[in-house]
Amino acid sequence: MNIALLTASGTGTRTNQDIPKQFIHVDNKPILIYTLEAFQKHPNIDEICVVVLNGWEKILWAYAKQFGITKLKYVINGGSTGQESIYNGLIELKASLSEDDVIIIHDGNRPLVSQEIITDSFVKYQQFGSAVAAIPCTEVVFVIDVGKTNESMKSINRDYLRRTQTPHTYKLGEIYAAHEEANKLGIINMAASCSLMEALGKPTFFSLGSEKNLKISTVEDIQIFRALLYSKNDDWIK
Ligand SMILES: Nc1ccn([C@@H]2O[C@H](COP(=O)(O)OP(=O)(O)OP(=O)(O)O)[C@@H](O)[C@H]2O)c(=O)n1
Ligand SMILES: C[C@](O)(CO)[C@H](O)COP(=O)(O)O
Repeated sequence: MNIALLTASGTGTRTNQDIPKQFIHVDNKPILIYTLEAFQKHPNIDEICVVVLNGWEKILWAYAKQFGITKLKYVINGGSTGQESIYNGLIELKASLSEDDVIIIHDGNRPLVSQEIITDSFVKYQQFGSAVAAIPCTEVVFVIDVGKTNESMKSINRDYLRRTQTPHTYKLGEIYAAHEEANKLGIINMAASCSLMEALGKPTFFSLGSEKNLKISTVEDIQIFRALLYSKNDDWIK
């Protein structure tokens, strides 16, 4: 079985709105529902689990009913960090599923994840045993020195850089064991599975990502999301 684990337990401090950004409506639909629709639509996804903020469970079930998210099977509470939220989801899934089931972890606030990105995550998982969506770096990148924010220290060759996104696909047994090990080592704030795996000495294998697979972090990102939604049917873009 393939299960999508969507994180939606962030408070959205950077958006500074009255409600968490994943529940902000864009075109009469909460941002999180756009994300859920992408996984609902994908033929390889069997079930969906969402880790959500305390108090938002019933609201999420109601939205899932309204928008036809029939694959939603688990709604559970997240934790105080992204890593803890993922771990809570994994604990719930491990209790009901097999170690060999496949978990595709995705930020609930990346609503424009495409069907191709989800497919490629599974393809690379089959090939390498795990997959993390990533994109090349198109800008020149410099490292700065501590306290010298306006001065360059050295540049990094961007040909050797990758910017990671979600989805992250792992075998349930493997990602659960990694979280257990991280907890034992006192690693508590690594929501990105690739960073967690690196800390445990394990490699990351990249799958397709996209500039459009943006993570909504700020109000500006909501504006970009809205613009991308309206340009979705631009058939002149190859
Ligand atoms: N304790 C947390 C923190 C974050 N997340 C989720 O992890 C993803 C990435 O989080 P990010 O947007 O970076 O953080 P937020 O907490 O949502 O926002 P902010 O950092 O502005 O407070 C989001 O889907 C968010 O809901 C989570 O499930 N549990
Ligand atoms: C997992 C993630 O999408 C990066 O690849 C996410 O942004 C990580 O969250 P963090 O809390 O900003 O590390």
